[in-house]
Parts: sequence; structure tokens; C-alpha cells
Amino acid sequence: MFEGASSPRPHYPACPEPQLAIGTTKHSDPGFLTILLQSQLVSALQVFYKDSWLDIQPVQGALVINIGDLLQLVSNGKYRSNEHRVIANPIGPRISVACFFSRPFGNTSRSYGPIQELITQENPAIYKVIVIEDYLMKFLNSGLDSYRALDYYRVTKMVIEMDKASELKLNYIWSVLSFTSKFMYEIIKTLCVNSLT
Ligand SMILES: O=C(O)CCC(=O)C(=O)O
Ligand SMILES: [Fe+2]
Repeated sequence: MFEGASSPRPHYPACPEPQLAIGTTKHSDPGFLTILLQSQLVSALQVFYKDSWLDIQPVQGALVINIGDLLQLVSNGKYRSNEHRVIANPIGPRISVACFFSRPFGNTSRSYGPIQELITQENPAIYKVIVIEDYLMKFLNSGLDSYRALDYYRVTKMVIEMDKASELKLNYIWSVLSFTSKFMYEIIKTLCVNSLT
């Protein structure tokens, strides 16, 4: 086994009423890569692709490779992690063997960021550097949210683009406001002066 690899065996009991159960919720794997030997028994793994769920049919002797969030981060978004889920099934138990390639265990102060060689002026870093400890906390706390831990590390640039019509409208509102406030100021001044004299 490589450093940073773990190999749990997800075990899914048969579900008598799958229509009432969730199975595993939609998620992307937090590490770099996951190599999966799917149970041949039943098709239960689904990948979210172009707004719909696709069944990943088990193929005899084939391994499924899932790209994880950390690979998306270090490749500066060139490789995209996939969102997947496992649906509940009346046939089972289903046992698959997953090998997660994540990060060296025990060293939670380790940091990762987009690979320097991939960063140019045309392709600036779209992710900040993460510290594993902080990232894992965000991952564990994200629960059923659709906002992923990785999303917290996006470099966001607020670009406010305004079309000509909105700009004209804004200028108009601004001039009306400043005229009104000048007008109001003059009225208040006159009232004050009058009341004092
Ligand atoms: O059991 C499977 O087919 C997928 C398991 C999985 O997505 C996971 O353990 O992260
Ligand atoms: Fe997964």
C-alpha cells in the first residue's frame, strides 16, 4: 500500500424499500484519486454528468477511477472531480473495494496548492493553497451541503460589468439624488435661518 492510500470496503446491505432510502448521498471524493473495484452483483454507482445521473455498470475485471477534489486543486481545475452516489438496492449485500489515494496520514499541517508550472499569466491560480487540517474540517462539516470543501478555496474575483443602459440609469439616479439632496439642503438652511432670525 502506498503512503496516503487507504482501502475501506464499502458495504451496502440489501434495502427492502429502496424507494424510501437515500443510499450514499451525492459527493466527490476529497483525496487525489479513488480506484474502485465495484461489486459485480448489482449496478448501484451513479455519476452526475450533464445534469443527470448515469449508471456505472460493473464490468468484469474493470476498475473505476474517480478523480478527487485534491487532484482538481493541484491541477488548477484541469482535472475535474466527479460527483457520484450509490443508490439503495433491494439486492445485496453489495461490497465494493475502494482504494483512496489522499495525503500522507498524520501530517495534517501539510499544504497543497495549484502546481506552480501550471500557473501563467493567462492561466492564473483558481485555487488558494490549502492546509490539510483546515480542508478536512471543511470537508467533514459540509455534510449534505452542495457546497464542497474545495469551493471555499476558490480565488474569486468580483468583476462588476455594467452595460451601457444600466450605467446611464445609475448616472441618472445619482444626479436626481444629488439634485434632491442639494434642494433639501437649501430648504432646510432657509428654514433654519428663518427660524433663527
Ligand atoms: O461503492 C461504490 O461503488 C462507491 C463508494 C464511494 O463512492 C466512496 O466510498 O467514496
Ligand atoms: Fe466516493
